[in-house]
Amino acid sequence: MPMEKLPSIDPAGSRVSDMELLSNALAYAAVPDKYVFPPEKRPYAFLDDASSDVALPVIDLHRAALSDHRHQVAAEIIRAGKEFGFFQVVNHGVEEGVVRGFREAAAELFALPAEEKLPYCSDDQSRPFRLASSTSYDRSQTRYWRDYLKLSCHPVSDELVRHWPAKPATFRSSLAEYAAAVHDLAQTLLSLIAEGLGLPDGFFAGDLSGGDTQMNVNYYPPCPDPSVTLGLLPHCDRHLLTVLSQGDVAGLQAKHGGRWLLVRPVPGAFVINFGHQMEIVTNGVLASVEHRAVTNSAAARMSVATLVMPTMDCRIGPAPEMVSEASPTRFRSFVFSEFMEAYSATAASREDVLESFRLDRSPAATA
Ligand SMILES: O=C(O)CCC(=O)C(=O)O
Ligand SMILES: [Fe+2]
Repeated sequence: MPMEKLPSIDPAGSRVSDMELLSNALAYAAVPDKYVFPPEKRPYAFLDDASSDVALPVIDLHRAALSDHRHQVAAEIIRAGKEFGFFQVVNHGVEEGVVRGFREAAAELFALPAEEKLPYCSDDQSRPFRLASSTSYDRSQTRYWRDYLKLSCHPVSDELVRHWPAKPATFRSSLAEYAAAVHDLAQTLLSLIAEGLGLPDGFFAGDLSGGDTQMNVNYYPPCPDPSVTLGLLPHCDRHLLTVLSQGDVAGLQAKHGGRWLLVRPVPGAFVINFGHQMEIVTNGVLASVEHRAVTNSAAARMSVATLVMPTMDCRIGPAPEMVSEASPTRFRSFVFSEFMEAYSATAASREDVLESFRLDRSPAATA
């Protein structure tokens, strides 16, 4: 996939606005103090650990369309899910042009002059489309080296589209097209996951995945000192499933065996990981794994995370099929909106948020 044009730092776009967006700024010669993490929080090991023999599985979904191979692909997904909580998919059916179209439109949006972005700048989390910087989850003083769009993208309605920017001109249409294609891919993956776990067909298809699909479009400009900054805090996703396009620039790291494993970009692939709801519904079999984004000094990076959500009133708890004498129920049941509140209150920390939903509090269960 050709490299999209990410915003260059434009002095004309550096007008002061209420919100400090990194994408508005002049080039930084040094990292401003408020982005410098204390030593214990720095990404001490930004490893593109070429020598590491651990690599995330890359699963070819094309074979899933052939009935003889479907079960094998489902089994590969479950194996990767159990071992890493993360995997990549290729031949996934989302056309390259659809991905490129939306990525280019989003990159153009970040590159707009500050005053054109200003109407969208907001920290009000109830807005269906907004632009912000750093994160709302970490209340510490240090800022993350990241601007982001946070938006609802599916199901698409005229009312929803009215909240999306009319500029760049391709933004609305390319987003609608991308969101629909990624929604279909997510449903395919959920159906393979149900099959691989021996759950009824269509298990995830109703309220569990029927909420408003949300999207984070994360923009990380080049950073003069990646060793003291972070693009995004270590976190687990709060919903069911994430489908991420990370483009060609590395930066996503997933926790594996107590270390941070770099998720190396594979051309055209989507990175898939599980949110907390998948962990709870599967009674801990498919865990939500902690991940973060690191920065780099050479190139801007943009990632597009599509977050498949339950409906707010969906009742969630371990599926009866996932519970047995050997695997007793590990989580209590709750309504999804309750989880959303707990997640915001605990600043996305994996253990803190799960704590109030766990029945089994033995340390082994938190491994
Ligand atoms: O930038 C990335 O690769 C990670 C994004 C992410 O984890 C998120 O948006 O939840
Ligand atoms: Fe995430």
